[in-house]
Amino acid sequence: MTDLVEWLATQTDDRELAGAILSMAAAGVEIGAVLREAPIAGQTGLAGSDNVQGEAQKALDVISNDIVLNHLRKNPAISILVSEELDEAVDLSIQGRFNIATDPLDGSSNLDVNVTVGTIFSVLDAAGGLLQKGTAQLAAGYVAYGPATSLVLRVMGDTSVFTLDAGGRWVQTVVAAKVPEASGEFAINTARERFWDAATTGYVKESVAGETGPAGKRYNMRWVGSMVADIHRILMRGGIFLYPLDSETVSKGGRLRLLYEANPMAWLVEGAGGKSTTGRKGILDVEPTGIHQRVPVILGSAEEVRRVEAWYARA
Ligand SMILES: O=P(O)(O)OC[C@H]1O[C@](O)(COP(=O)(O)O)[C@@H](O)[C@@H]1O
Ligand SMILES: [Mg+2]
Ligand SMILES: [Mg+2]
Repeated sequence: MTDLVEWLATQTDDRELAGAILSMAAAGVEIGAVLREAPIAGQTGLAGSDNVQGEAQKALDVISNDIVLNHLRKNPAISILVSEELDEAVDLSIQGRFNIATDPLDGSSNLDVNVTVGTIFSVLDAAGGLLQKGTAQLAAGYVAYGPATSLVLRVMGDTSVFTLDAGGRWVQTVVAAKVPEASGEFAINTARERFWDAATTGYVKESVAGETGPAGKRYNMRWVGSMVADIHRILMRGGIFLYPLDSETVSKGGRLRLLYEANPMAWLVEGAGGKSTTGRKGILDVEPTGIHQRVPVILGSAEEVRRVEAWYARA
């Protein structure tokens, strides 16, 4: 079976780019090991919590960020790190050729209940600076810490899935992921309905109307509350994920972050034949203005994303 190192050699001749990805994969292995034993260590995942000895604990978000930082510090090819957990970008190596943007622990509100969380990352050419459109990404990926630990990766071509084996080796388990064109599942936080815009309300109403409604088919709703888990399900069996702009998030530009949540996920989903949009334009075409910029996120099965786009075109 193909492993990660062998696969990377088929995707790029640039050994330093492959090395940057391997550094993030190694950080994922270490974060996974910490998460696996976190309840034994008394790590509840809550910032400022105490362990069984009554000692103050660092939040797992901070620990995960430190692990990423340690791995990237060891790699001279990394110039700058942008992280959800760090207000400012961190300079790592002056000669570094790549910038990395990461959400070191996504879905951390799920930690206390042992539900899948993840690490998301995007790799950019350092020469282009920090604020580059998603189309400029050199590679992107995420690690999903679930029943199995999965690494989902795309350099320029297809999106592939690797599974961590008992010996710590990433084994390729999906060669070219394909998000089904059509689907009967949508993922949105419906508790926010009162804040939604007309397009979101229209799309969801049409979907829940079922076989006799305008969509002409029955839908199911799924919402893990951990983007990595929701996107992984969509990547493997289709569906659509929506965190649209709503009246409560409009002043911030949305909920999810462009550089280390929306862009890498859009890159991976599009590499698997899916689509992504803010509702008004492709996520990968959004010009970033700040490292922690937020953006509306709609992505998944192409047919469903097109239905949402049609609602935005009308609204
Ligand atoms: O609290 P809500 O509205 O369900 O939002 C859930 C979303 O927020 C996030 O948890 C944000 O990510 P972080 O956990 O990294 O802050 C996403 O993973 C998830 O899709
Ligand atoms: Mg996140
Ligand atoms: Mg996070």
